[in-house]
Amino acid sequence: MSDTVETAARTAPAAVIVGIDGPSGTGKSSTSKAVAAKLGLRYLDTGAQYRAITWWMLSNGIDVEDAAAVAAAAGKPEIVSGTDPSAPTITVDGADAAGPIRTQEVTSAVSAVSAVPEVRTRLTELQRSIAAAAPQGIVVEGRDIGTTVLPDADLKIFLTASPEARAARRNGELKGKNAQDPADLAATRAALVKRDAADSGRKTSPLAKAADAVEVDTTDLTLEQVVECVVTLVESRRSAAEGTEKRSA
Ligand SMILES: Nc1ncnc2c1ncn2[C@@H]1O[C@H](COP(=O)(O)OP(=O)(O)O)[C@@H](O)[C@H]1O
Ligand SMILES: Nc1ccn([C@H]2C[C@H](O)[C@@H](COP(=O)(O)OP(=O)(O)O)O2)c(=O)n1
Repeated sequence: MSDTVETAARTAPAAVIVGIDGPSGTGKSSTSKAVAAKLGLRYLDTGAQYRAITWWMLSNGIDVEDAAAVAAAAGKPEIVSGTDPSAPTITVDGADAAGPIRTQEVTSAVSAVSAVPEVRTRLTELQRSIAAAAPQGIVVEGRDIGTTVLPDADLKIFLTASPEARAARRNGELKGKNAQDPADLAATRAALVKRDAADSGRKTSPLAKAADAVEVDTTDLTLEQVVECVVTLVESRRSAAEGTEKRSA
């Protein structure tokens, strides 16, 4: 090895893999994007991929409650995720899917589609290959990243927040001015709790906290505080790893 290569190997930070899991509205997407941007990492929204495959099923007349039909079609759509945290993208068979995957129709169907093992196997493989191809590292967010997709991640975070806080956040996003209407909030809260139960109760890689994940309750934290907390954890893992390398050199 030349001197230049040896120096580069010593000074470049090693690729860091961060997994961020948790229920809907806990701040996974906002936190993951901001942490990735601050640390120069790539960013992957695995929920967007489950939404994309769900959108394809609905667009192609597949009955999403028919697990055998969903399984048979699971390999058909080509899903491509762009991992720049400042402009993440998602396409299905070459078409931009960023808008259509956020409709109520897709949100209502996504838990059924994502419970099908063939769908999970396919997307888990895709997610692992995207993470392996990120030279500086990546922040991957979802429901089963720490438990199933990337069990060897350098840092695992499990975000939580009260259902009331999550419903208020979601309403703020979807409905603008009427965000705090009590009836609306109650309906949003009920929909969130129902989706959590479906995602936590499925047999194949349910929503769950990995045993070695750091749990962060975001109910009373600002987004900036959550981002700061995760960045600090990544940096301390990095310096601990560098210290171990130096001691063993
Ligand atoms: N700590 C926080 N405090 C207040 N609002 C937040 C916080 N974290 C995220 N949000 C807002 O809540 C909404 C949902 O956040 P998002 O990151 O999409 O959550 P998730 O990916 O877990 O569903 C967004 O509008 C986001 O700006
Ligand atoms: N790793 C993942 C990510 C998402 N899913 C499923 C379960 C979720 O209800 C849907 C949608 O995920 P998404 O992260 O977009 O959901 P929210 O932004 O929290 O509303 O996808 C999953 O099963 N496994």
